[in-house]
Amino acid sequence: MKFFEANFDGLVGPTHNYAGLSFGNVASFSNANAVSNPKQAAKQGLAKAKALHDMGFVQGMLAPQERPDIACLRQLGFSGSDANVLQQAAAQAPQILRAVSSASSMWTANAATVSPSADTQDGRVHFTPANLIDKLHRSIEAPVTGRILKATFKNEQYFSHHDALPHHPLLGDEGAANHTRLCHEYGHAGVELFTYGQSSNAQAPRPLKYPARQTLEASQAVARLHGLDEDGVVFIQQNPDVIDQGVFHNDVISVGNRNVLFYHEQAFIDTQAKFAEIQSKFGEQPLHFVKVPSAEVSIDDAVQSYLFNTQLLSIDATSMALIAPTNCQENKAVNAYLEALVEMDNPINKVHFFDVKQSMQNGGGPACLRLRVALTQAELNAVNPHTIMNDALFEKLNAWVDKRYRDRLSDNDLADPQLLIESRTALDELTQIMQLGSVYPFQR
Ligand SMILES: N=C(N)NCCC[C@H](NC(=O)CCC(=O)O)C(=O)O
Repeated sequence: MKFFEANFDGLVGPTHNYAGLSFGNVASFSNANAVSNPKQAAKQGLAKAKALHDMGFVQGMLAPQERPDIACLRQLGFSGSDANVLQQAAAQAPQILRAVSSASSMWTANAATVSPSADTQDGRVHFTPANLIDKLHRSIEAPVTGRILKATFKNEQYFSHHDALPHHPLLGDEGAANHTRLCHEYGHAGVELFTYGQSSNAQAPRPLKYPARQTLEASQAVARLHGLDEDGVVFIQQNPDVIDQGVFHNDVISVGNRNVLFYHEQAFIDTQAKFAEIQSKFGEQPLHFVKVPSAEVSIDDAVQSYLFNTQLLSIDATSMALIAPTNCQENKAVNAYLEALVEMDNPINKVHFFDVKQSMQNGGGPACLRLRVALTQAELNAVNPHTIMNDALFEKLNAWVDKRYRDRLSDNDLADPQLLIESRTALDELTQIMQLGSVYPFQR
């Protein structure tokens, strides 16, 4: 049986903008009110996805959400025509209008947690959409994310879809951004590593300045829902000090693939004991813990460059490549570290750089833009084929972006009823291109 890891990238939506919505995410705050370029953002994302397809990886795309979310504004008491709803929201609650206009669903590492069939009790691939309750603009994603995932992985024999966890601070869940899977082969049972920022244990340390978005209780619930074996799961706490320095998700400070965990030495607490647990659950075969020391890359450099928000991809059985943002090349310490890394004695021996700056300015690097789904050949055959990247889909999506997206968006544009019409027109076409059915509220 053939198996591999597929990456499903989030297509950047037509309202991509910089609204400073994510307290604790340094880039989001520092670029608040900058003028965005949705067309360029979508094309940067598509170029990365196409390049990975061209390198021989299985690459899929996940559709964006309907924004501005008029249904949400109506739920909050704004009424009348859609244009009136937008106008009232802009006048009375501009911060809410910004939240319901965010294209944040592009960061599909936060769409869901995924457990491959080799790890689950019923032998199906399990998906739990993240509730993303820490931020208003993200907390409204889950229902449509669930529909898009069901339209993409549409086969009950192979795929099991759960609801997002209840919306309560004890159950804050940010999806795959805090989840890494280590394994010998993608198709063999692995160790799923769940990283959390806080728990209900009042004695445990927690960040003082910025929110810890993921809780232990949420991670445990997802592991239960997915039917994971205790021997295949490790829960590890993020170092609260690094959360307070801008590491709002664990994928800003570590990334794992197969038998490699690439991490910053300050990423976790209780590191030695937890790594021993990982090693014992992983088994005899070699596991590479590739530690980046603070002396070589500071937390600040890691957060600025997104060194760890890289995709670590297997080229063959023994070598891996890092897919990194160009920001890593521009950071002196990080660039020097990467030059040394590929010469070290570990499987990482190549780095490819991509310009995803439109997304980076909101704190989303290459790894944020993708949801990993390890699949067998039979499972891949059951995925909606119109979501899988190939030359034809790339051409279609690029042409669609060229035709439908603006190349400039600022705060004042969010209340423009024309933007809503343009977005809906674009998404209606997209559901036909990707054959998703009526996933959006305006289509139902
Ligand atoms: N690390 C991962 N996996 N994802 C990155 C998500 C970035 C996103 N930024 C934003 O939502 C900013 C939106 C704005 O400010 O306009 C967030 O903070 O949730």
